[in-house]
Parts: sequence; structure tokens; C-alpha cells
Amino acid sequence: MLYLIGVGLSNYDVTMEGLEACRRCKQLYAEAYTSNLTEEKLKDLSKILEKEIDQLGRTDLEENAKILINQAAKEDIGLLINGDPLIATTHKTLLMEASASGVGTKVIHSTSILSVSMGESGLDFYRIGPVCTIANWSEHYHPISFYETIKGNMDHNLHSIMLLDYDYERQSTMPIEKVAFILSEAEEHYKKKIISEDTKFLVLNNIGTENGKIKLYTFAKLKTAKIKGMNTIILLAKLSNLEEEWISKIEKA
Ligand SMILES: C[S@@+](CC[C@H](N)C(=O)[O-])C[C@H]1O[C@@H](n2cnc3c(N)ncnc32)[C@H](O)[C@@H]1O
Repeated sequence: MLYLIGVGLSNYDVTMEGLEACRRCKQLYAEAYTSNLTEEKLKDLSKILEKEIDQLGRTDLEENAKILINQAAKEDIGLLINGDPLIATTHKTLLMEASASGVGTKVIHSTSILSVSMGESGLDFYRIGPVCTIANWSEHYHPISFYETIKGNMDHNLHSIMLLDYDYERQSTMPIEKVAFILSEAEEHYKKKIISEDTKFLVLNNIGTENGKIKLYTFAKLKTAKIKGMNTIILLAKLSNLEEEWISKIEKA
């Protein structure tokens, strides 16, 4: 059996069911390339469980998934995933591949950046539109289709949650000033204007952990923001009175 076990955002978000599954598994792996599953968090878990946890890289999961699935055909193994296991396309693909090979699977959910960011931002979750990811640009890779999502959301007066690519080497999401640059370039490309210098963004930094912070930025300020760690950005549509009240508290804090 292949267990996908969500370990949530904070160091202590694994559910009782998750802990029980970890104990049952003959071998535990951790996926630390789509999100920040820190050494400290893994050490804590390993200590509680009195078990070793082996870290897997992108190729182990995406290209060599068959090796993992073959092992799960013979014994119970668990893959620890930051946040909720199913809020990442890679893990859905793995589940489907395992099922296609006749291997049993079980998903154990936990807190996710999606639920925590909606809750902590104080925004009405009915007013959050489709989510997008802003990928880190490299020399020959400039994806900007996310812009269609945020433009559609703005047209319907919905807020946009923008996840950012995780950079394993830096143990951090891509730099905020680069996000601002990509947003400007995307507007230029689509020849549209939904963002002005005064447009407001919430930056949720290491949210759901003991160092979590939320800060309001205008686009002008976002361009020079330097915020290390895990970041998610919300482009704000027009706020309701209640949302306005909550966000003004964030602003004062
Ligand atoms: C592919 S998503 C993985 C989501 C994860 N499986 C979950 O359910 O939370 C990874 C992105 O979520 C965002 N993220 C994850 N943890 C975060 C945190 N604690 N604070 C802010 N953003 C976070 C970052 O933008 C990061 O690159």
C-alpha cells in the first residue's frame, strides 16, 4: 500500500491518522521539492516516530515513480508531503500510476496553503477565484498564462491566490521583486491593464507556522519587497466592508 501523508504547514500538523499510518509503514520517504519540508520538521517527526525518513528528489517521483510503486506493491510505504498531499499535481499523477498498476493507495489529508491562506487573509472564501502559480522565469522559459486567470478573476471582482514556484536550493519561494517584474511583463504582453501602482496585494509569509506573517503591499512597494521563506500572494479585488475591516487590522499590525 502506498500512503500519501500530509504533514501540514506547521511542525505539528500531522493528524492522528497520519501518525498511525507512519508507524504502520515499513519505510518512510519525504518529498521536499514542491514545498518546504524543513530538516527541522523531518527531524522532529523522525524522533517522534523513532524511524528514519529518506528524502526524495524530483526524478525519484516523476521519472522513477515505478520504483516506489513496485516497493508499495510488496509492503506499506509512506510518502510525507508538506501541506495537503493532493494540492500538487505531481502527487495526483503518482496516485493514478499506482492505481493503474493495481497498487492500493491511501491519502491522509492535512492543513494546506489553500485553506490557511483563505482563512488567515480574512477574505470571504466565496470571493476567491481560480488559483494560479507564477513560475520562476529562466532564460528560455517565460510562462505567463497565469495572467488570464488573474484577469478573469478581476473581471468578476474575485480575489486571486497566486502560489509561487518553490526554489529548493534557496529553501524559499521565488523572490517577490521578481514576481512583480513578471506581473508587469505579463501585462505588457497581453496589452491589458488590471494592475496600477496602487493595486493592493497581500503577502502571506510562512503562514500557518509559528513565524507566519501577513502584510499588505501596493504594487509600487511590492517591486522592492524582500521577504525570505515561503510566500503566497493574493491580488485583492474590491473589498467588502467586512474584508476591509479585517485587512485594515492587518495593515495596522
Ligand atoms: C505546490 S504548492 C504545495 C502546496 C502544499 N501541498 C499544500 O497543500 O500546502 C507550494 C506553494 O505553496 C505556497 N506555500 C506553501 N507553504 C506556504 C506557507 N507556509 N506560507 C506561504 N506560502 C506557502 C508557496 O507559494 C509554495 O511554493
